[in-house]
Amino acid sequence: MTVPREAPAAPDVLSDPVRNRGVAFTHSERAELGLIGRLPSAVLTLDQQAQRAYSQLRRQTGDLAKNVYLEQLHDRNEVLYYRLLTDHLAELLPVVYDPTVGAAIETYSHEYRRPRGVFLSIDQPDSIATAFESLGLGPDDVDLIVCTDAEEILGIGDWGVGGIQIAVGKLAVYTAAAGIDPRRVIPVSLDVGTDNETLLNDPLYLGNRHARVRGAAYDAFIARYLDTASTLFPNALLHFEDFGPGNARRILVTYGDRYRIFNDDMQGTGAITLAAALSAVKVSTVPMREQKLLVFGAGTAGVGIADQLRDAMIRDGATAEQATAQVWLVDKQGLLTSDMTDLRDYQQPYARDPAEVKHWGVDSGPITLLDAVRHVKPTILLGTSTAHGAFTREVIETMSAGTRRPIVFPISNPTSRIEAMPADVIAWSRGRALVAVGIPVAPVEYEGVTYQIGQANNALLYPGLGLGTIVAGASKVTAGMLLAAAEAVAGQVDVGMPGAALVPPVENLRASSATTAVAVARAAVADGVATKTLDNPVQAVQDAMWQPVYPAGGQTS
Ligand SMILES: NC(=O)C1=CN([C@@H]2O[C@H](COP(=O)(O)OP(=O)(O)OC[C@H]3O[C@@H](n4cnc5c(N)ncnc54)[C@H](O)[C@@H]3O)[C@@H](O)[C@H]2O)C=CC1
Ligand SMILES: CC(=O)C(=O)O
Ligand SMILES: [Mg+2]
Repeated sequence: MTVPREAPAAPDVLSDPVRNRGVAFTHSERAELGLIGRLPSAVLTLDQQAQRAYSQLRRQTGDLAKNVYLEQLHDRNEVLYYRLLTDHLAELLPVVYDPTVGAAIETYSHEYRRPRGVFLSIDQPDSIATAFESLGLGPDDVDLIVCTDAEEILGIGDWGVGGIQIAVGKLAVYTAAAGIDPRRVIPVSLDVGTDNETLLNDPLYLGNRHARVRGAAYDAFIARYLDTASTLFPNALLHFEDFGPGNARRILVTYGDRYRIFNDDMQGTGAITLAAALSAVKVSTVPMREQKLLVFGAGTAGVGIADQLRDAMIRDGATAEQATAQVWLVDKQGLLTSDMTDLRDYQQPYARDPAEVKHWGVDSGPITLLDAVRHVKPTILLGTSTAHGAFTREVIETMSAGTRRPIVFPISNPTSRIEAMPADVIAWSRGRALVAVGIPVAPVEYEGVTYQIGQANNALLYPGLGLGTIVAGASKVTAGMLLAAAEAVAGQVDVGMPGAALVPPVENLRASSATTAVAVARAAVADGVATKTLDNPVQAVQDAMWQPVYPAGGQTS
C-alpha cells in the first residue's frame, strides 16, 4: 500500500485572495475554516502584516521587481495589497500604474505567474458569455469593467495580451484612489491579435499569435462584447482603455448612446487636462476664451483634450467658430491643413485653410512644430505625440517669446515618451512656464522658487468620476459630469503661491476623489441620468468607498 506523501491541498480560503487573511486569521477562525496546523501559530494584525509586506517590497530591486512582488501579493491577499497601496499611494502608484505598468506590459508573457482578469479572444467570439459566466457573478454584482485591445498602450504601442495589465493597473487605481470595491470589478483583455512582431516571434508570447484582426470581424467582436457585458452586468460602467486612434473615438461615438461607456484616453484625459488648464489660466491672466492651443500629437488624447478646451473657451464667451479657430493640430504630417487627404474625421474640424498658412514653413515641406509655434504664438502647448524630446529648447524659447506665462503640458507617457522634462521647460522659459506632465516627477528648483509639478494624468480624475457615476447609478457619462469632475479637481488647487502645482497632489488622491465623486454624482442628477436617489451625496460617496480592512466579526468575505 502506498502512503500519499503530499499534504492535502490548501483549504480554498488560503488560495482565495478575496477571503484570505493569512496569519491574521484568529485561532477560532482557523478552527472554523479548517486551517488548524496550516499556518504558523502566531496571529498578526493587518498593521503588522502591512509593515512586513512593505519591508519585503522595499527590498525588491527596481520598480519592475516591485510591480511583480505587488501583483503576487494581490493574488494572495487583496485586503493587504490595497492596504499597502492606500498607505503609500504616492510611492506605489508609479509602481502599479504609470510609468512602471508599461514595463510590466512589455514583459507580461515572461513575468507571468497566474492570470488575473478575463481573456476574450476574437477567435472564439461565441465564448464571451461563457467566460464572464465562469466568474459566478450575478447581474447586480459588477460596477465596473475595464477593457483594452492594447493597440496603443500608453505611448508604447501594441502589446497584445500583455495589455491586460493596463486594465489591472487602472482598476487598482480605482480602488486605491477612490475606494471602488475590488470584488465588483473585472479587467478584460480583448485579444484581437497583435501587429507587434517581437511578440509574434516570441515562443513564450501568451496571446493570439496572429496579426490584429481589423474591419468587420473586429467591429462584430466589439459589438458582441458590449452586448454581452451590458446584458450580464447591466449596472457596470464599461471603461475603454488604450485602443488605437482608428477605434477609440469611433467606438465611443458609435455606442455612446446605447451603452454606459467611458473612454479614459479621450474623456478622462480631456477632463484632467482641462482641470490643469483652468488652474493655469488663473495664473496666466489670459482668459480661457482667448487662449490659443497648439496640440502636438493629434490622436485620441490630443483631440479629446482639444474638444474639451474648445468647449471651455465657448463657455467663457468665445463663439464656437472663434474657439475652433483657436486650436491648431500638428501631427506626423506637420500642421494639419484641410487639403490633406489622410486626416481622421475627428481632426478635420481643426484643420487649417492652406491659404492661411502657406508662407509659414521653410521651403515647401511640412509646417513643423517650431514653424507653428513661431506663427501661432500659442498660449497652451500640449504634447500627446509620444515623441520624446520634441519640445526642444528652441520650441520653448520661441513659445516664451510670444506669451508671458506659457502653459506647457507634455503629457505623453511613460517617461521614455515625454516631449520635455519639466526642469528643462522651466529653465528654458526662465521660470515662466506653467507645467504639468503625465508622469510623477519631483519638484523643480529654479532661481530660489520650488515648482511643484502637477501630474496631469487621467488617474487624478477618473477614479472620482467612476465613483460618482456608480454612486449615482448614472446611465451615461455626460459632458456635464466630465466638466463637474474637471472643475472639482481644479477647485482643490490653490495657485496663489509661486510654483504651485496645477492639480492636487497624489498624496491626497483619496480625499480628492471623494470630492470629485460628489460633484459628478450631483451632475448626473442635474443631467437627468442618475437612476439612484441621492438625498445626501457626500454621505453616499463616503458610504460607497471600500476600505482595505478585514471585515469585523470573523467574516471572510
Ligand atoms: N497623461 C495622461 O493622462 C494621458 C497621456 N496619454 C499619452 O498621450 C500619448 C498619445 O496617446 P493616444 O492619444 O492614446 O495615442 P494615439 O496613437 O491616439 O495618438 C498619438 C498621435 O501622435 C501622433 N504622433 C506620433 N508620433 C508623432 C511625431 N513624431 N510627431 C507628431 N505627431 C506624432 C500620431 O500620429 C497620433 O496621431 C501617449 O504617450 C499616452 O501615454 C494618453 C492618455 C492619457
Ligand atoms: C494615462 C493613460 O491613460 C495613458 O497614457 O494612456
Ligand atoms: Mg490610457
